[in-house]
Amino acid sequence: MSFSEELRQANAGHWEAATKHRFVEEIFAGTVPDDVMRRYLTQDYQFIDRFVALLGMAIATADRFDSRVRFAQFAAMITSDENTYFLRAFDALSVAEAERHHPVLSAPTAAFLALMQEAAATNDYANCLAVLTVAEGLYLDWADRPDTTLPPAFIHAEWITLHNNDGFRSFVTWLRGELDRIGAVSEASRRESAAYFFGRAVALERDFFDHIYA
Ligand SMILES: Cc1ncc(C[n+]2csc(CCO)c2C)c(N)n1
Repeated sequence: MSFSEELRQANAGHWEAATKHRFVEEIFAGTVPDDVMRRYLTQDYQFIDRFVALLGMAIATADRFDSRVRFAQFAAMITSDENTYFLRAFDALSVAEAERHHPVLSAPTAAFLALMQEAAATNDYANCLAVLTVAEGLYLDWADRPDTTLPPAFIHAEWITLHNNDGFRSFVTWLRGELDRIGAVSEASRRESAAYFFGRAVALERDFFDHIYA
């Protein structure tokens, strides 16, 4: 079994609780209450800074140029002005300026930011890859439901299509392969460390979905 698949299966309980979460069912049905959507998006918007920093560490610690380029292209894509989803969603949900930029961080958000920082601070590509593979791969897994029709409101529909389009799918496929490749050339202790970061990230993804309903 590949390393990425081994890690996913080792965390199957939290992984499936997240990918089949009430939020996921409701977003496909277009029935996520506005309050829940507001909490979700304001907290999620706080991820981008640490996430890009983690991508930067992946660029710096990768063992080859092709991998750096792949991450650099992804970083350019997510930091460009093209994706205005959050801003349009905040407008549609009447989220005030302060709440867009300086919300009180919830415990799962703070824990996720800390985990990204901790993975980056190890200076180890395998740990960076593990957290990135969860943050991207788990999102592809919940969003990828080929035979489903999209809900009518853009705040729901676009959050799905951001995470199941062909570009995103091919990036996740590459990420998983990259984690497999690094796993295969790493010693057991390095694989264990990556597995630890992977497991914490999966548990936090589940907590994040849970807490927006609490
Ligand atoms: C809690 C949480 N986990 C993962 C993602 C997915 N994700 C995080 S950064 C990024 C790249 C830019 O879209 C993607 C897809 C999310 N949004 N929220």
